[in-house]
Amino acid sequence: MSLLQPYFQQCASAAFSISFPSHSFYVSVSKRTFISCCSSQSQTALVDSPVDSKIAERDEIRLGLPSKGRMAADTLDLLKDCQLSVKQVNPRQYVAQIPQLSNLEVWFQRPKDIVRKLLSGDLDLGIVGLDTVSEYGQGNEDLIIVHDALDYGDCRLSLAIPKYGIFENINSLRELAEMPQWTVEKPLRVATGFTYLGPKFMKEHGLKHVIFSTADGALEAAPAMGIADAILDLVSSGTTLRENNLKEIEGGVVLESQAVLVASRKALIQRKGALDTTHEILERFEAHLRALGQFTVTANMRGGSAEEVAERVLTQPSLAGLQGPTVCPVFCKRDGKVTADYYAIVICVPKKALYKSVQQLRAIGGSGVLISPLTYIFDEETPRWRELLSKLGI
Ligand SMILES: Nc1ncnc2c1ncn2[C@@H]1O[C@H](COP(=O)(O)OP(=O)(O)OP(=O)(O)O)[C@@H](O)[C@H]1O
Ligand SMILES: O=P(O)(O)OC[C@H]1O[C@H](OP(=O)(O)OP(=O)(O)O)[C@H](O)[C@@H]1O
Ligand SMILES: [Mg+2]
Repeated sequence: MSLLQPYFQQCASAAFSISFPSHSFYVSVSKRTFISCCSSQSQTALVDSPVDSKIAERDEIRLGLPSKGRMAADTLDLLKDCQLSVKQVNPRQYVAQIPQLSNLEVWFQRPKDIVRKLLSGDLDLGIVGLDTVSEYGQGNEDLIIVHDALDYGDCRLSLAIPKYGIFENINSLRELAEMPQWTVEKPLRVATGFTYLGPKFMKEHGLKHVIFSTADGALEAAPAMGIADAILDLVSSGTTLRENNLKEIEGGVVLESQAVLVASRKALIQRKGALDTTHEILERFEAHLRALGQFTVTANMRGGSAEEVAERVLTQPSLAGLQGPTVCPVFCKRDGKVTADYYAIVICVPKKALYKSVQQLRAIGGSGVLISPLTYIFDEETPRWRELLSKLGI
């Protein structure tokens, strides 16, 4: 099955249709079983470890999820969309289960503690923002980003200065660095919660006279209160900066961030079952995220043969599908004889190209166009899995 690159489409009845590039057929499987069929390719979990230190002995694999804050709900939603719903008896309970992954325990923790506990060996996997991994992981080689784009928690760590006063005409990091005001005695004062990434960035960009102060929230107030000259904080819509009379500057973005799946290298290499579980989670994430924004389009088309219909379809730029159109005969009985005058074509189309695709289908004689959202796209092997194995030296 993996060789044929199946496309999965969720039907209302929780059954799934599978169509291969050369043949289409329909099977009914429960939501529970269908993904495990796809990701049953077992991986060797234990290999010779390049890591000397031993990991704590325990049987279960631990996944850290944000216990609160803006990532918490979106993380649970992602898992649910991947048929990995977290069963938490009540919201104050910090340990939970994902019934689909029997050897896995979920631990709810603050994002920064997830990173700390990955490093201390108390967690094996975690989902947090890249900003948190970068700040609290401090480049530690034990941390491996397994999936770098979970498609939520988008923000950037960015330097911001007041729009007014001595900063009125300052619009870039270079101009900020060249301001004569900053000296050894009177350095640029930056308020931030990112006390690792902040100084590292300034040093890398040659800003010499800078001093950092830490703060935990509402940093945007610091310049107006006279506590700092600039701030280094997360920005998403930019509303908080705007409302506080602050502006970002060219060259001032330290990091672009979104939610990521991160793992402890040591755990992946040494803990029994950790690599298999990671593979399954990764496959489900990839399949779900690839399918987001894609639709399955089916239509009937009159034609002499499947090849002739395929040729017509492929003259249209928006109808190529993932690998090419699936074309299959629609049989009917006429004068006691079974014939195929029509062919059904099935293609995947990105949301943006949907209407154009419908127009192109009609232009080449397509009729009865059906459109349904795609739930999963499983590829033969995910590029991120290959990448992970190579990072692990496997
Ligand atoms: N404005 C934002 N828009 C989108 N994502 C954001 C935004 N601010 C933060 N994030 C992302 O959400 C993560 C969690 O932020 P949140 O504010 O919930 O926790 P925190 O401030 O790190 O936690 P704590 O309150 O314990 O210090 C951040 O690390 C970042 O990846
Ligand atoms: O660009 P915007 O969309 O306005 O978002 C930016 C704000 O979001 C974050 O704060 P958050 O709301 O998480 O509050 P916190 O400071 O308590 O963490 C960040 O620290 C900014 O203050
Ligand atoms: Mg915050």
